[in-house]
Amino acid sequence: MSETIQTSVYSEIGEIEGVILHTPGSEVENMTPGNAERALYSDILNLSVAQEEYQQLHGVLCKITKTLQVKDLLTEILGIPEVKESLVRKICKSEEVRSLRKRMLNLEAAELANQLIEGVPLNKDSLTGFLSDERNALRPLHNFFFTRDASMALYNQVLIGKMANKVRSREAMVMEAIFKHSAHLNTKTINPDSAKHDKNKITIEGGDLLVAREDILIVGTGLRTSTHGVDFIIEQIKKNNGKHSIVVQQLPSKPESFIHLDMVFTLLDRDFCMVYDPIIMQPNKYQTILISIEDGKVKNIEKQSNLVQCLHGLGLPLKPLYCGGRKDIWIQEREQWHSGANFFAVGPGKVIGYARNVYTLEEMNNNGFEVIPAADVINNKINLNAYKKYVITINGAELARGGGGGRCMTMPIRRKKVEW
Ligand SMILES: NC(=O)NCCC[C@H](N)C(=O)O
Repeated sequence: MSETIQTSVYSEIGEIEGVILHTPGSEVENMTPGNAERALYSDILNLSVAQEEYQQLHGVLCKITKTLQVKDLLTEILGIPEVKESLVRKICKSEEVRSLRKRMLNLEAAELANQLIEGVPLNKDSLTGFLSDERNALRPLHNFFFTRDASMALYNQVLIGKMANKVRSREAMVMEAIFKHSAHLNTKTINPDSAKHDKNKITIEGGDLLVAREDILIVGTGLRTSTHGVDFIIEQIKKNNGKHSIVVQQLPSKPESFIHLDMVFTLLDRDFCMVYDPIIMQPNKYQTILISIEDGKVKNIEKQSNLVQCLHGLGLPLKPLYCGGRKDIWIQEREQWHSGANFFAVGPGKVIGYARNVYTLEEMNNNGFEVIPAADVINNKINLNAYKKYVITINGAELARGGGGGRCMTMPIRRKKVEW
């Protein structure tokens, strides 16, 4: 990690130049079947398998772009005494464990970074502690390997997430401190806590925010991003000159595989997107709404027939490819459940997704995407430059159980501008 990276994300698909990752550690195993749900998991994970799979994602990204690890960045900023002091104070206040402050401040930066992510052990030196079923005074951040959600690059700034569930709030605090203080990153941050109105009703998570083009944002609203969260984003966009469109897609609240927009819709290329048909294309009760903003004012808000048609109307015609293929709704449901619609673009027409979703991959292959196993990239068996369109596949037997895929596990901070 040497030079400073300036945030610049004006699309979902521009050639990637920097991404923040977090390799899963013990925090993904520190739960039981009985309490996995409060950790926002639908199953328990095996760490060694998850790590092997994750190494495929990491290995591929290291070949393609600059990667930064949350734990390294956090350890470095915790080496700055004022940052350590203020982050620990903020976390202890928010998680109502003020008595832990001293103990945490006494830890070295690397150990403190570990404990902030993997959990602070609960001392069993009081009767309450002894009798408690908990093992941690500060819970592990089970979901931090989904770096997409707790902060999001929005053009040349970073919007800090306002997490819908307390169990993920510390992730946003850590990311804010990193973006504010890391010597490797250069960006302004926007924190929804600065909102003038309805602060407590705002929730925003990165899985719901897609920067489609310089002038088009697509935002999902549902369990994780509230309508007040979208209103906060509108206020930010109003600060810019010119014409901007925010396309809002309502999402179902059940099952949990619909938590974010990127679980049912991702951008693959200048002219291709991945859709989960029942939510995105079929007539249903989940509305698509176009908000038109011009020179700082909301000019119009209107209902649209669906997301793909709305984008077409904005001069972004996209051919939809179907998660799970076109024929069988059961297969579509199965592959969507395992993050089959959740792709991370490393460039236009160049994406990463799970190998397990074979019907989705077949659909992509039928539309010109070469299917390339991650191992072939990592072992230099193939030259990626030889392909115009590809999907690199990583194993996701365990990772997918955490509830997300390639896009969820990546937080891009810099992309080249796209020539449309
Ligand atoms: N963008 C995403 O869809 N991220 C996946 C987050 C999964 C995680 N278990 C959660 O429920 O927050």
